[in-house]
Amino acid sequence: MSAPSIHKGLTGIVVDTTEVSMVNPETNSLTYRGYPVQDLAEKCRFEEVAYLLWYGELPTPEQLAVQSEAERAHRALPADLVLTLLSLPETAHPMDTLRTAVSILGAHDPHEDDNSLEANRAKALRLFAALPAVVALTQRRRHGLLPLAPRDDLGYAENFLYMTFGEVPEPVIVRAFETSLVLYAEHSFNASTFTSRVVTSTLSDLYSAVTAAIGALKGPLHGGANEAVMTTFEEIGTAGGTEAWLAGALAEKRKIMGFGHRVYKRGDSRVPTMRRALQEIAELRDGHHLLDLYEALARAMHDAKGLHPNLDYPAGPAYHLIGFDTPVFTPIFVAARITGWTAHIAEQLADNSLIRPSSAYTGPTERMISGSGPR
Ligand SMILES: CC(=O)SCCNC(=O)CCNC(=O)[C@H](O)C(C)(C)COP(=O)(O)OP(=O)(O)OC[C@H]1O[C@@H](n2cnc3c(N)ncnc32)[C@H](O)[C@@H]1OP(=O)(O)O
Ligand SMILES: O=C([O-])CC(=O)C(=O)O
Repeated sequence: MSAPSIHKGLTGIVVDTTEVSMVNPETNSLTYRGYPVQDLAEKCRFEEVAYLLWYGELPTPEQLAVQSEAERAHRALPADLVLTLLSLPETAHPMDTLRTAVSILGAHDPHEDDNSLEANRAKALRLFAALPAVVALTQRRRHGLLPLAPRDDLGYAENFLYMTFGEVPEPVIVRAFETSLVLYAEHSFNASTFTSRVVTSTLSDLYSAVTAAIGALKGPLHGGANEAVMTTFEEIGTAGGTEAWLAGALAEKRKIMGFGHRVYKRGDSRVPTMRRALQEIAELRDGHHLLDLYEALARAMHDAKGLHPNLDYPAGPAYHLIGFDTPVFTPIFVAARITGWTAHIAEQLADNSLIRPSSAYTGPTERMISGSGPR
């Protein structure tokens, strides 16, 4: 019998089709349902992009109004959920708090196991509406502040920032934050989305799939990298220390977070747009030292390894300058990616096949237990 070929990490393996988004590393392009992500970031509110991912078309003003009304109605967290989240240890990572919140929301949903498209769209909208309140709660708790009630006179991004900081920041900041949400919303069969599809393929429920996806996103090789980028900048200190720091880190064979990508080998299609958003935030928030560090490390990485930044690289410092604590960065990614995950969950259910790959066994050959009778 010839040895099977092993596809470690499933690199390059096409496991299914998708209509949700297309990542093209040849042209460095990313489209959601056919629309270039840069155009969506420039021209659309995040709520419109969510609708596009779920329904396949941009909403009419009437469709957007109906969705916005429902989203605003579901922004507040149930009081018992707030109490449970506040009872978690203060040392809990905000991603753990978020994962727990989704799990509890599922346990409270009497329609949890209804996998119809209609029921799952309703659940997706409720999670989309509620996650900013969870992220805001975790940030405020870290500063000894109580959660704030949402405001239904504000758009999604404005309300997200209001609930976190107690005021709506300058329009430039709101727009830059919204840009990050649009860019983070969807990216084909990345590890967390694939995780959500694996869970869904067993005909489990949407909350279980999202909870598992949050676990996958937390890792530093995936969404957790946006937090790790800030840790790196803090370690380096100033742009002048970059080359010495990088030489040491590479000598220790460390992975430099925020660089490299499984699909893009010539640069991440989303980085130029997020880099511009970071620049706008930095100009308003006195962040030139971070921009200098950003450029110094990007240059040094290119020279040393030929690697380009991925989206987490500009997103990390952007969130820092907006005022979020580092452990809250990946939860923001979750709040954005809930749109893509739930679009993929619906697509998986529409044409399901249990995802169960094969493995090549390399353990001991078959053997006998020594002696006779029970051991
Ligand atoms: C939104 C997102 O999730 S984007 C990804 C966020 N993750 C990160 O930023 C973490 C840092 N990056 C990485 O670890 C990787 O680039 C990954 C996991 C993203 C992609 O990995 P893969 O496609 O498996 O590439 P792989 O790990 O095989 O790398 C190829 C080579 O480049 C090196 N390399 C890749 N990324 C990095 C990095 N960030 N720092 C240092 N070396 C790197 C690898 O060590 C490997 O070198 P080798 O051939 O000498 O062993
Ligand atoms: O596609 C990937 O592997 C990771 C990524 O950039 C994302 O999920 O946004």
